[in-house]
Amino acid sequence: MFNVVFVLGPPGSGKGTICSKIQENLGYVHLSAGDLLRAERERAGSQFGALIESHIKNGSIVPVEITCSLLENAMNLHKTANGFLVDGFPRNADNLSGWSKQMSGKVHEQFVLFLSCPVDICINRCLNRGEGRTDDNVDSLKKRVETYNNQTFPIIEHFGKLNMVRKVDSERPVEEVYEDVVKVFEAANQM
Ligand SMILES: Nc1ncnc2c1ncn2[C@@H]1O[C@H](COP(=O)(O)OP(=O)(O)O)[C@@H](O)[C@H]1O
Ligand SMILES: Nc1ccn([C@@H]2O[C@H](COP(=O)(O)OP(=O)(O)O)[C@@H](O)[C@H]2O)c(=O)n1
Ligand SMILES: [Mg+2]
Repeated sequence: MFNVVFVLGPPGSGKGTICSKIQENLGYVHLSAGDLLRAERERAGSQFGALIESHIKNGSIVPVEITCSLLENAMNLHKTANGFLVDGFPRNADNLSGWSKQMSGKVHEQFVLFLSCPVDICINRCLNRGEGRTDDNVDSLKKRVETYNNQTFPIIEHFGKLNMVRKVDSERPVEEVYEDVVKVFEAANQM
């Protein structure tokens, strides 16, 4: 049974940044749904490249069958990991139901790390991210924020009702955010 921590928050809230620090220090393997989708988009012979790019540009969510299979394949490459940081997933109801269907019995969901940060700050971070992403522009960001508000935040609320959400204010400097995140992991792994 794989331990899984879902990492959610608006685009630019620092999910990738924090996950790479947890991976470095706590033995969890970082799996970014967005990174996996971008790699699949670039993979020679993929049937999904054009579909993925159109969702990414529009800030909409790729059908779960694609994303969940990429996540499961990646987990199976790291069978000895302490756990997995599933970054940027589940982002909507389709993601959540597809995951439950495909993964129940194979994973233990520990908690949801919710990185909370005001949207205007998040947008500025994305515009200055400097990774040359096709969706780090004002038009795509507007749509991504809408998707976050309308589809992803309700998923966080759903987990909130199950007492699974650990919220950390990620408006602060990375080191301060990370310090609180480590406390969350320590508390969870003592249980
Ligand atoms: N706490 C922070 N304070 C300032 N900048 C940050 C912070 N966390 C991340 N960033 C920067 O903001 C941008 C988006 O961060 P990233 O980790 O890619 O977020 P996400 O994966 O949630 O979109 C990156 O350029 C990153 O260096
Ligand atoms: N579960 C997911 C995660 C990302 N994606 C797509 O990939 C894009 C980029 O996701 P990301 O997680 O890399 O973006 P950030 O929140 O890290 O900025 C999203 O806007 C979606 O179009 C998806 O369709 N389904
Ligand atoms: Mg990211």
